[in-house]
Amino acid sequence: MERMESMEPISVYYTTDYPEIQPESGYGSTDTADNQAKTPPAPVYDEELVHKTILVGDSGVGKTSLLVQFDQGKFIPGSFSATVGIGFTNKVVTVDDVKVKLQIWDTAGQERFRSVTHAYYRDAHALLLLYDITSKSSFDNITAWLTEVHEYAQSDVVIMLLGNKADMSSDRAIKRDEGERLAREYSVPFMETSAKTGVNVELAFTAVAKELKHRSVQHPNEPKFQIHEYIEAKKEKSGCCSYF
Ligand SMILES: Nc1nc2c(ncn2[C@@H]2O[C@H](COP(=O)(O)OP(=O)(O)OP(=O)(O)O)[C@@H](O)[C@H]2O)c(=O)[nH]1
Repeated sequence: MERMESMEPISVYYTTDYPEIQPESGYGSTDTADNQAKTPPAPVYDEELVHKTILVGDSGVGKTSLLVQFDQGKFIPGSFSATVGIGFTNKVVTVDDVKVKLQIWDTAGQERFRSVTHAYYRDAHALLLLYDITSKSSFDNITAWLTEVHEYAQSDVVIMLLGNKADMSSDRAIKRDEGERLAREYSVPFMETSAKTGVNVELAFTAVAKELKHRSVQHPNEPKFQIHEYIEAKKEKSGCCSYF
């Protein structure tokens, strides 16, 4: 993991401090003083680690909106011009009583910026790959995005597939089970999100933070964190309609 000082944000709306979010209840340790006395101490997590997380996907799928919803808890319809190049936002997510620093990079989906964004894949610890549930082409392009990711990113990068704009169920072009199937094919976790309503937005980042934290302190004898199961247990099923 690297420290963040070496990189400069290009876009001006990004924050540079680390506002802290408290995840939904249920993440905290349930250890009592008694339990702690009986079990060996867990490996210590280094809270100074910075985990680079990159948002990728076609132009217009909602990468900037998702990040703004996570960072500021709001959605401003049609307010963002297409991202130019790349920029980052820092967030601290508290999981299992430790503070996990995410440095979240928002990339431009447009083809002409592709060579810029490729350069950032190599240092990524996690990649959130987005499509828009109302856009078949953005879904069809996921395979191409995954090919690029496998070409340029580290082999152990954490990948998550997100079907965004889940609030727009009446314009849905991709059924949820198509997203699930694709995710299974590539063995990556999946959920539908809405940058507009906030559905599953915090969960997506919290699950990534939890996975990265667990990997950092993984004891060889300990069971691995099961990100798929965690997401299945926590995610909200969006929308209502039979087209799912
Ligand atoms: N209804 C709805 N609209 C969304 C959602 N997310 C984004 N949008 C809209 O979709 C459009 C594109 O969103 P952006 O966040 O700019 O998309 P982007 O992926 O960052 O685009 P690039 O910067 O070009 O790569 C904007 O008009 C957003 O308001 C969502 O979850 N629901």
